[in-house]
Amino acid sequence: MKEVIIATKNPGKAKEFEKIFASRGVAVRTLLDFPELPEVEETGTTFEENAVLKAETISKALNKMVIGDDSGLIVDALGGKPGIYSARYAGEPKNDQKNIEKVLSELKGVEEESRTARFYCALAVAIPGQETYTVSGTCEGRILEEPRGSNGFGYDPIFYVPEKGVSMAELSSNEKNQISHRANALKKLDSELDSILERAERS
Ligand SMILES: O=c1[nH]c(=O)c2ncn([C@@H]3O[C@H](COP(=O)(O)OP(=O)(O)OP(=O)(O)O)[C@@H](O)[C@H]3O)c2[nH]1
Ligand SMILES: [Mg+2]
Repeated sequence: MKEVIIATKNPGKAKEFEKIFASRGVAVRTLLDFPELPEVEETGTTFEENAVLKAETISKALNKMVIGDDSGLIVDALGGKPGIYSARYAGEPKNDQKNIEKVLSELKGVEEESRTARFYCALAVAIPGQETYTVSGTCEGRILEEPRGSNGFGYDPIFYVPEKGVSMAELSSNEKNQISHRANALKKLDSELDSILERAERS
């Protein structure tokens, strides 16, 4: 079976990549399978820079093709925050529940039409000896007043998806994987996926 390595330690992302790639007959391994690998410092100032740091650091360590994912929530009324700081918005160690509470408290009193937000996902593909390239995807929505639903991870319970009429955490994983920022970014790799996988096998 063909295989891709995703430079993530986030179990929520890992599950989504596993499902999406499984439908293409591709197995996924993540950093959860390689505990000995170095920590990647997310020192970039954009999602793209951080995705490249993750992909290239792990690609160099393994001498294999690696995909990095840097993603997060952009809330318009908060000037784009939490943005690249989404994972640890309420401080270390990362805690989804506290992050949600922080966003909700910062949006207290903000009316529905001003609660617009989007998820953003940058993916970087690093192949040994080749130039790394990136793609990105978004998913538009609105921040709810209270959490709804228990699927997904991160901010999904407070992210309302207007086209579906429910929160991201009320969607099944299959439904989320058709409309999410991550899925939309991956769709841009689709036309190249076969050639990427062939190069990965050779690398
Ligand atoms: O509700 C959500 N649904 C999503 O689909 C989603 N995608 C990203 N996020 C948020 O953004 C952070 C990423 O930060 P991030 O890219 O640095 O990843 P991470 O630190 O969790 O793991 P790693 O991939 O770096 O190992 C995550 O922790 C989440 O808070 C999401 N929230
Ligand atoms: Mg991270």
